[in-house]
Amino acid sequence: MVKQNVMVTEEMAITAAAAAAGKVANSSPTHFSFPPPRGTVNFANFKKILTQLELNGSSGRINAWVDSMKASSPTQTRSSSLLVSPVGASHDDEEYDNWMKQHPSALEMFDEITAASNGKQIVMFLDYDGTLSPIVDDPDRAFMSENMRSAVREVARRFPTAIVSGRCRDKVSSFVQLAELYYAGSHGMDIEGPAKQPKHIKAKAKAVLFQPASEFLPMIDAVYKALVTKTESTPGARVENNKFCASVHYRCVDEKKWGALAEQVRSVLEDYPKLRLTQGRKVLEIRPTIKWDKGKALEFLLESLGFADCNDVLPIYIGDDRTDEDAFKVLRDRGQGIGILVSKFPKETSASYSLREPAEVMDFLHRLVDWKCRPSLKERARSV
Ligand SMILES: O=P(O)(O)OC[C@H]1O[C@H](O[C@H]2O[C@H](CO)[C@@H](O)[C@H](O)[C@H]2O)[C@H](O)[C@@H](O)[C@@H]1O
Repeated sequence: MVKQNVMVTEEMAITAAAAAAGKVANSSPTHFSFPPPRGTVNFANFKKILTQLELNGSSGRINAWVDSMKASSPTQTRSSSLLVSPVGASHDDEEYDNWMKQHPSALEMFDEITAASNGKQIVMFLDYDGTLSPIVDDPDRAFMSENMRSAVREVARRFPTAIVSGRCRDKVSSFVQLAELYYAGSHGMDIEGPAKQPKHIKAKAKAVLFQPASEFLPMIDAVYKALVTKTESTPGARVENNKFCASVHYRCVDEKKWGALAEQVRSVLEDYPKLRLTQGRKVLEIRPTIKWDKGKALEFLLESLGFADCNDVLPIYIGDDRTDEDAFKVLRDRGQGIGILVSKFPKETSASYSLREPAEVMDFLHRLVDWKCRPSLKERARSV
């Protein structure tokens, strides 16, 4: 486990905001765990602490939101403090080294990972933004490179492969453009099997189209419209309709305006008690309160592929943000599979390994393909 004291936790952020607002520290505390259960910031709890903070004026409420938004954008909050000191190793280098010991590079540990797959079918799960495509300001221009596409195509030729994304399924599949993949859009709430079934998919795999939140469609549409109208006055704010969920982006919003934006989102969500809020990379995600997330999608897909309660499968999940933690946690709880977090910065995570950026994800995919194509020792002995 990563030492709690080296992380900016949401609880610390909110406590700090409460302190900043003059809230008495030893009044009965509202407990926020981090990461929040299932990668979620419980909106009801949030509202509770915000109401407490409101007693001390709006600055406390604004600080709480803004600190939470910063805490969920660690690249933004930590990048400057992680700059290498010109006079030698800094405290942050040490922190990073410690974190890397606990979450070693999946490239360096490649042999260990492939050894774990001995006799097992690897199933690949890939997040999209920040994993297959680099993070950019404009969500509509988060294209993956042709080289990355070809790496994913080669992987999918050899292993069942799914893309699991917060984006709506149509959008992410139009970015990836590979018909042989499973796609789980809207954080797993919209799952469809491959249009073109690859040969290696087990005969007992089921045809898939699964949408557990379909009754929420009109509500998401309504909240999306309300959010667009409400946030119009915040320069740089952008609302994305992801079909079964909505995203409010603040990457291009001046940090001084984050509080105002948070207040706008909060006021809209007050009318939607059946929706909850989670956070990603400079994005507030609004989604149904149903117990469904990327972890459940992973389990569902394994079952659809005919691997329910099987020991002969090794799921590998690669992802970069908080919503991917639900999937890492499922793998950890099953004691089966490999979670790989894409991050250049120490983050609290249930993943076992790390990769620094999409370029390293591509290297990892290439190595997996090379390893799979390499003749086994037995085959080599036979050919001599
Ligand atoms: O689950 P993912 O595939 O990682 O999707 C999560 C969100 O990704 C997108 O937003 C993120 O990437 C954008 C483009 O690089 C960036 O501008 C934004 O700041 C990031 O949060 C996507 O636009 C969202 O809808 C997804 O929910």
